[in-house]
Parts: sequence; structure tokens; C-alpha cells
Amino acid sequence: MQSLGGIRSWPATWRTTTASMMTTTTTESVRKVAQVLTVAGSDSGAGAGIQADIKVCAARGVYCASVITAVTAQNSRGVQSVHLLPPDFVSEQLKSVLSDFEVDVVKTGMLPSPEIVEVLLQNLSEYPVRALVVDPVMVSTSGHVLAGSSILSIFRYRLLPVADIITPNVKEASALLGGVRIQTVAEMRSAAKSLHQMGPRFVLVKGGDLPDSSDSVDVYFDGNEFHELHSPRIATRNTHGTGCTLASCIAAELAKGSPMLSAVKVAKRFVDTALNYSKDIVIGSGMQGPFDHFLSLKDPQSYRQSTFKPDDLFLYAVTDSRMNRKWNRSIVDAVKAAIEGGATIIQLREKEAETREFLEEAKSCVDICRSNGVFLLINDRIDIALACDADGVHVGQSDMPVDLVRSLLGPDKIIGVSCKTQEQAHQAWKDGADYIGSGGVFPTNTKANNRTIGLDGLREVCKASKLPVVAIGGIGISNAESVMRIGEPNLKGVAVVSALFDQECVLSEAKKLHKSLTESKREH
Ligand SMILES: Cc1ncc(COP(=O)(O)OP(=O)(O)O)c(N)n1
Ligand SMILES: Cc1ncsc1CCOP(=O)(O)O
Ligand SMILES: [Mg+2]
Repeated sequence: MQSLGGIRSWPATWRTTTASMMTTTTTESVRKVAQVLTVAGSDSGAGAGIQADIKVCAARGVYCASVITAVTAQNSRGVQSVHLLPPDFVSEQLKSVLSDFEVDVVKTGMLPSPEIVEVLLQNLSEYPVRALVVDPVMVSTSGHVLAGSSILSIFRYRLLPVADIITPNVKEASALLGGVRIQTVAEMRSAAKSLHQMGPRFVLVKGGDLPDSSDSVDVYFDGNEFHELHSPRIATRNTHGTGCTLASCIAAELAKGSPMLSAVKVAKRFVDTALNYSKDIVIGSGMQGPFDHFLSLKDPQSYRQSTFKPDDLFLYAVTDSRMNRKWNRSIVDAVKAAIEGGATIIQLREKEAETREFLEEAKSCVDICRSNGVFLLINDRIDIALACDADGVHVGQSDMPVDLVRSLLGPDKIIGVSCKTQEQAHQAWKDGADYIGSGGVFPTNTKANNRTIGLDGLREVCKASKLPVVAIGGIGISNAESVMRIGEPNLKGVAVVSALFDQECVLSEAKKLHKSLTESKREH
């Protein structure tokens, strides 16, 4: 099996396509379409399985072909009956699609027998694709066994080693690991590590079923680093098909060209938004209803504008035009590298840029950030933020007042404000800011004439406000841990300029800083 970046190379015309576009036009006016093939079971209730997969891909702008492995009779009450398709017929479907279409990514769901996995593997070796996403479906949300223990051996020794990513929930992860206990995030991490040793390039262990947790935590492991992806638990009965939706959304984003972590983050946000949007709908009379994958058609705003979470401040990358010029980088390249290295939010702070040029670059950065599921804010320039439809702005005490910014940008945009004192922190809350940037914590050459407040000043600001706080000023790999160690619960991360952008390789510096922040978070 070839994997992402593997044997089949991208057509030259496609390589230049931005990740947010599904198609592009070649010189011969042929439109290339990002394509997923789902190999899964049919759900007559259409909340999960093949039907969910097709809907997600359509909602994400990707074509989805389907090979059906089994037909289930099911609804919101559960699975009433399952009919397996003969392996030869599954193979015929696979050949039909793979020999004809240029499938980018194959996503698997219900693979109910070892023979069916065998024909899948055969076809994939004959018709290689760019990536394989394996959702090791074993039990339906209602508790019906969809693939029994006979499947475990071929999953472990044949399928997992050729997968690019696997997305088990805790029960599936436990089954794949011979029944180990997985009841805490620490046990999820250890399970992700053990599963990675079975061969997949990336592992995402989904913690939605974890007992006693107020938010839903998924653990992502790339063989080197862990990422914990948090989202608030959404109170709804309409959770049928969330696993299929997440895996298909990952496949769709990969097919459009996203790196793996970005694809996973976008998919998680898509599922959260869909669940939230559909929390009150009633389809069926049972315990687990389907949700609406097409929310974007009904209410684009609710889909586009996902909610800002304090943890988004974890690794906050702030650009600088002088540094970009010094290192001969465009803003766009700087932003791409920071995101790839793990930046969780971006601010464009381009003090010397010409308005017209800044606007064009800001628009490109909005596209990149949106397709990676990372928010983009603009420093100082409310006009640019409005014109490029950024996710928000960051303003200081001598910029436009926060209450006025709020009235110009509306309730959905993110507003951050710089605070050095307790009074400023109180005011930030009253004025409707979403977060506080506090510093300079340490001396810095990036901002002239800036008073340093030290760790004590940072602590005071944190204590004075309910808002999440990000520390800024002179922070880098050598001292990020000492900042986070002040242990204030609303201190959510560090914002850095020179530690990322006044460096030869933004990507590796971002990775190192992300790793050090993750370690300090785990320790405290
Ligand atoms: C996250 C974050 N915190 C603080 C600042 C500083 O903003 P400001 O005080 O407006 O100073 P300038 O950046 O405009 O020089 C920031 N940009 N980001
Ligand atoms: C914009 C800003 N606001 C307070 S300190 C600072 C500069 C931070 O830059 P660096 O991370 O290079 O010290
Ligand atoms: Mg400012």
C-alpha cells in the first residue's frame, strides 16, 4: 500500500490548487475532482455507514464512490438485521470503481468478514491510492456486533500495517489490543502507542465513550508526538454515525490535500458543529437519532463560524513583516509552516505592510487557516479583518476600544485585547473580549518601548479575570515551561513572534515549542 505522499504523484496542475478548492482546471479544461471511495455497510436509516460517508464527502466538496460490504436493516432504535455481501461481489465493486476512477483516498467502515478484508487488500495492491483511512467498526452505537472477533487477526496483522490512519473508539482500541483497560486519557495515550506499533502511520483514539469526562477528548499519535483534541460534550440523542462521519471527513480533507493533523482537526470540528446544529432535531423514535450533515446548506454561518475555545490559545503564532522579509519568506509560507508545526491560532501582525498587499495576503491566509481548522486573527486592522473575513482581531490599549470593535465585527468574531494590569483585565471582560494577551512577560526586541511585566504581572492579570489568557513577550523554547508553570488555570498558552519567525526553519521551531508545551501541560 502506498501512503500519503507515496507512489502516485499529483498532476502538476493539481499541485497548485489551494486546499480549500475541490477542483481546478487544467490547460485542456479538464476538471480534476478530489475523490474518496468508502468501503462500508449500508445503513437503511442513513445516519451511519455508506449513506453518512457520501453525505459528509458531499458536504466537504469531495466526490464519494461507494463499495457496499453488507446491508443492514437499522433505524434510530438499533440494528434489526445484517446481510453480508459475498466477497466476490465486493471485489467486483472494488474493481469497477478503482479501475475506472482516480480515487485519492479509500476509507473503510464495516468490514464484516476476513474474506472481505482480503479482497480489499488485493484490490488495493492492484490499484494503489494515496491514503487509506481505517475506521475499525466492530459494534454499532446501539451495541449490535457488526464485525466479530474473527476479524481481529486480519485487522491486526494485515489491515492496520497498511493504514495511514486508524480511528478506533476506546472499545475498538481495547478489542484490537486484546482487551486492555482504557478508561483514562493516560490509558488512551498508551493504547495509541501500542496500536501505532501495529503499523498505521497515525492513530486517533476517540474518547467520546470515556466515563466521567465533561469534555470529549481524542488522542492523536504520529509515532513521535501526542496531541489531545478536546471539545465540549454536546447533550443530544442524535449521535448515530459520528464515527463514520469523522473518518469520512478525514478522508475528504486528505483527498483535498490536507496534512493528516489538519484533516483530523477539521473533521473533529465538523462533527462537533454538526452535532451542535442538529441537537434538537427528531428523526426516529429511538435512543440514537441521526444528525444533519448538510447544515452548511441551511445555515452557512453556523458551520463556518465554529466557537472559539480557550485551548485554541495553546501555541499562538504572531507573524512579523520584518522577520519575513529578513528570511525571504511570504506571510503565506510562514503561516503554513507554523500550522504544520502545531500552531493552534494565527495572528497577522504586519506593521509595515501596504494595505492592498496585506489584504491579498490576509485573504490567502484565511483560506489556509480555514482549511486547516485554525483561527486567523488580524492585529490592529479592523478594516482588513472585515475585508478578508478573518475570524477576529487582536487590539491593544491604544488601538480601537474593544466594545467598539465588538459592535463593528458582531457577536461571532474573536476579539483579543492586550492587558498589563488588573484594571485593564476587568475592563476586557466588561467590553466583551474573548481572551487577553498579557505581556511582555520577558524583555523583547520585537516590540519597541514595551514595558516588561514579568511572571508576577502575568499572574496578577490572570487572577483578575475570568477570561482565558495567553502570555506574550520574549517567550521561546527555553522559557515557555517556566511561564506555564505559574499554574494559573486560565493561562492557556504562549504567543510567540521571534521564537518562530526569526528562525531559519519555522516548521521545526513550531514543532519543538509544541512538544515542550505539551510536556509541560502533562506535568502540571
Ligand atoms: C496575543 C497578543 N497579545 C498581545 C499583543 C500586543 O498587542 P498590542 O498591545 O496592540 O501591540 P501591537 O502588537 O499592536 O504592537 C499581540 N499582538 N498579541
Ligand atoms: C507584540 C508584543 N506584545 C507584547 S510583547 C510583544 C512582542 C512579542 O514578540 P517576541 O515573541 O518576539 O518576544
Ligand atoms: Mg496593537
